[in-house]
Amino acid sequence: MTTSTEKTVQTVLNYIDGQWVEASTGQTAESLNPANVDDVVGRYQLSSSEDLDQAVEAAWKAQKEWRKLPGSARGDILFKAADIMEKRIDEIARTMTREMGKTFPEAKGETARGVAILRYYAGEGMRPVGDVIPSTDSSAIMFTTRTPLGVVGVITPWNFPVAIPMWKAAPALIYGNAVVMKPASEAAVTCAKVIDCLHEAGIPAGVINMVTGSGSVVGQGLAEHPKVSGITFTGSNGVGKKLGQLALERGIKYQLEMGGKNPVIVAEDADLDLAVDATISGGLKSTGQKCTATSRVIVHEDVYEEFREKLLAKVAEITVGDGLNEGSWMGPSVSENQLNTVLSYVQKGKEEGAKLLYGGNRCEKGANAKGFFVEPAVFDEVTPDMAIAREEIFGPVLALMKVSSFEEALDVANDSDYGLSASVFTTNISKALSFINEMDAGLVRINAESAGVELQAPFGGMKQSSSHSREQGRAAIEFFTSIKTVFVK
Ligand SMILES: NC(=O)C1=CN([C@@H]2O[C@H](COP(=O)(O)OP(=O)(O)OC[C@H]3O[C@@H](n4cnc5c(N)ncnc54)[C@H](OP(=O)(O)O)[C@@H]3O)[C@@H](O)[C@H]2O)C=CC1
Ligand SMILES: O=C(O)CCC(=O)C(=O)O
Repeated sequence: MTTSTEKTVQTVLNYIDGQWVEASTGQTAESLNPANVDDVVGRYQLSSSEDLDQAVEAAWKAQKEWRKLPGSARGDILFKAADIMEKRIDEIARTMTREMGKTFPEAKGETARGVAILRYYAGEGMRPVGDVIPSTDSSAIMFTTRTPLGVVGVITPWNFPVAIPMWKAAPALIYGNAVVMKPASEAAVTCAKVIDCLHEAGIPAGVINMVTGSGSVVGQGLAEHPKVSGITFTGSNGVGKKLGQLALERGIKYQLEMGGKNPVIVAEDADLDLAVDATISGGLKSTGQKCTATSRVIVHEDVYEEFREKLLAKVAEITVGDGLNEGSWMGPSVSENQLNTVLSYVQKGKEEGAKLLYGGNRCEKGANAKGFFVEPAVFDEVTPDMAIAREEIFGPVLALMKVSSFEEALDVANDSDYGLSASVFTTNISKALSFINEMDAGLVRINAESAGVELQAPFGGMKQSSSHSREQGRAAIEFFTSIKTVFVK
């Protein structure tokens, strides 16, 4: 998967038609360690539309035979890839930590999730498909079956460089599609290792391809390519909507998972210690760089002060540092751009009149000075109209908001353009039920943090968070296949 190395820097190649190949441009870019910019994790290909075209052509040809294989045979390859990924778990997780910054235990957990996703979808190859539907003609049989889309373009972000590529590619493959993957530039080296597991597992040439490079060339090119029949994307709202429009114009299927501004409600009867731990874990793990991260903390006035003090005491214990160091609880922002976004929201929060209770500064001492580290930030006196209460920050920033009733808490929680995930802390069953019924979010969690997606359950958002389709679990079949109704007489 690499060419010869200069020092220890890997050069990751494109994976096209079963071969690791250089881009036609001859150009590469560096992927830097956000914990230490002197550490070059690798180089990836800056591909052109010519490279993309080769990948799509290879996928298009390979899909014709791939779709004819029994599901169990496709599943065997995914099972093998899962075993290989499991053996390489430390290597892949280490690369992930070096490349995008999340701590090594989190990276290892995510790689294990990638293994489990592969196994789950491998099993799909043996599960029933379709329904038998009674016909009005008693001498006929009527049933539904499923047909793959063809070539699917998979465009992935940097924040889950193993899990997201796998939860998109594995169902695409098991249901008989071929894939062309465009990973985020900031996680291209990690993604290449994942593709290499499928290569080692003997996936037929052309069935999966990976082309790295700029989003506007390779990503947009995928959506525009006449031989691509579906686009699945996770990332920012701006890019997602553009891709959706392109796909709509071409009349192809698309699936967009985008941002979140996820609330946690802490009711007056909540277990406050549990709520504090879950707010910290949900909001600050992975440096807040999850679409499901908690960012709005809506607390009942009766417990507001107690909750705030407990939260501040625990946030103050957080150690920020290189995710490969054992003592680090929170790693850096993924890039200088992302760090600057976080710092600009901290500034905006102060300007808009919120009170910064803790953190929010760039870490500039010791080894952290070499990376894109920021202290976790906690704001008090946040009101629903402020930018830090409305816009996705994608960083370790918690906005505390005080309410005087559960109804008000629900109104504030729903006062958002987004609707991805939400959680509530309460010991009252009626409040929990109201929350389940009235919260406009695709994922609602009771007495649990807002992040934390299970691979066997549908995942996706409401409002501006998604294109209203669902990924993962058996729900994935809805996007990656079309229903065919069959009538036989
Ligand atoms: N919902 C989520 O899970 C995520 C949300 N975000 C949000 O997005 C913000 C920006 O992050 P960023 O990484 O820039 O997100 P982007 O949406 O720009 O990137 C996501 C993927 O889309 C690709 N891409 C970029 N531009 C285009 C385009 N014009 N057409 C097709 N594909 C394209 C990227 O490639 P390349 O990397 O080469 O640019 C990457 O593979 C974050 O601050 C956060 O708010 C980000 C990541 C995940
Ligand atoms: O919370 C999770 O595990 C998944 C989050 C996610 O899908 C994302 O951040 O893009």
